Amino acid sequence: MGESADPPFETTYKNLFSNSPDSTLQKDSGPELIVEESELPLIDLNQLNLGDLEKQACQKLIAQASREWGFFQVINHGISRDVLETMRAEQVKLMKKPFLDKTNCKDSNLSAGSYRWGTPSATSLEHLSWSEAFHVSLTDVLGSGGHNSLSSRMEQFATTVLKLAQTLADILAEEIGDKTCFFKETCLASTCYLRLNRYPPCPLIHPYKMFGIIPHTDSDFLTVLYQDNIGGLQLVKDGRWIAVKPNPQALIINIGDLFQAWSNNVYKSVKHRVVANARNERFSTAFLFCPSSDTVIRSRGLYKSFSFGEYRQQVQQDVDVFGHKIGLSRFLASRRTSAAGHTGQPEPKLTLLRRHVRVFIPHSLRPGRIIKRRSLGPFPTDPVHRRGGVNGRVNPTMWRFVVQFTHPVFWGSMGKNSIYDEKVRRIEATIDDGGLALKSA
Ligand SMILES: O=C(O)CCC(=O)C(=O)O
Ligand SMILES: [Fe+2]
Repeated sequence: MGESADPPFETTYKNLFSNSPDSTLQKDSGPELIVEESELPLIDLNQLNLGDLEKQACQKLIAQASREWGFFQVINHGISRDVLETMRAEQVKLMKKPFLDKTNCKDSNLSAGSYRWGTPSATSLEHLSWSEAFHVSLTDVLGSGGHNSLSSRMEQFATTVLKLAQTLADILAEEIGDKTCFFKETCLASTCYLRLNRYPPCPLIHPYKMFGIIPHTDSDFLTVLYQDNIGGLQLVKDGRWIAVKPNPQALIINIGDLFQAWSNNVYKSVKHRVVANARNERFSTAFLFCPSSDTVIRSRGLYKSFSFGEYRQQVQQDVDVFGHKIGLSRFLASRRTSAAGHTGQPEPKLTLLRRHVRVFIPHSLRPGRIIKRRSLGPFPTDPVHRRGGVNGRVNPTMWRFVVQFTHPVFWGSMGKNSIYDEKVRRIEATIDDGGLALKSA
């Protein structure tokens, strides 16, 4: 085993396997759910170098994808094939080293603790990530001067991708009316991270269907992802899991929690995951666009101001205490959010009324469970005592529902569709004096 590259998943987590009947992974969140394969929005960044009209159109597409998907792909992104491929070759070389060398960070000049694998806090198979990663602070590799080809490739990759990330962040800020130097001043090469991911083949895929990375959102402003062509990345769109079809020309961009807070929920940090592959190993390289720890993220009302350091500390504490990240909802200014008035734009003159909101349970991801999409009415609604159209065998402790704002004036702060995915027994929604309150009981 000492010479094997793969982490000892099966021996380390053997209790989880022996305690997990097949049914353990049959919950709503399991990777066996039916997913649709779909093309993410694909944006040609070459448009930014053409005339004003093309540039503006391209900026609008970037903002639209970030509002509606939280994810998009870019081509003609300015990162050369050579930079991408040499980075990947070094990553593969590093990951092929014996497991014990990786745990000791031997030969790689990386800080102790940068190598991670599995999920130490997992209490069941659905919490286990069948993957390994080097999570690298760029301070470890900057100025390495080429004495180690891994460090110099990471430095070259990161400094090039940083410019792309800054360009995208500036565009996203401008599109919500905030032309700013904030990102250039706070997100520097020295404050960003690289995650070198490897997903070993998972021979246990049947009967256990495993995650390569469990569902999560990223705790950064945005992530630039370079993946190989194996596939497995999935994200939530309108309450459904969508499988991303790899495009070898494209880099994937996704909005992280900090941008969602900074934009007051205009841009969405959406849940994503990777499903394990029984036969093929998979590699991906993620560039995490982060500010320094003391940078304060100010939202325009929906969230309290918090520093990036505080955010990370809270995430870590929640993982330690609850076994999973809770994320941005920890920092809501209040549980009661006003749909009108936090857009950073002039206060809309429209009061939120019952007819501006539609609550529904989206199409089931599990055939035979929730079978119909229909409005639950009248509002306020309580899905436990829901009306007809929904199959009674729906898991009573997991509700995934959508609050849809039918008038665009509310979309700025809440988005057209706000998706709630809660482990609750009862959901109450009330509207009064222009605000929407969702209460989980
Ligand atoms: O490997 C992928 O496709 C996604 C990786 C990811 O989500 C992450 O590193 O945060
Ligand atoms: Fe991620």
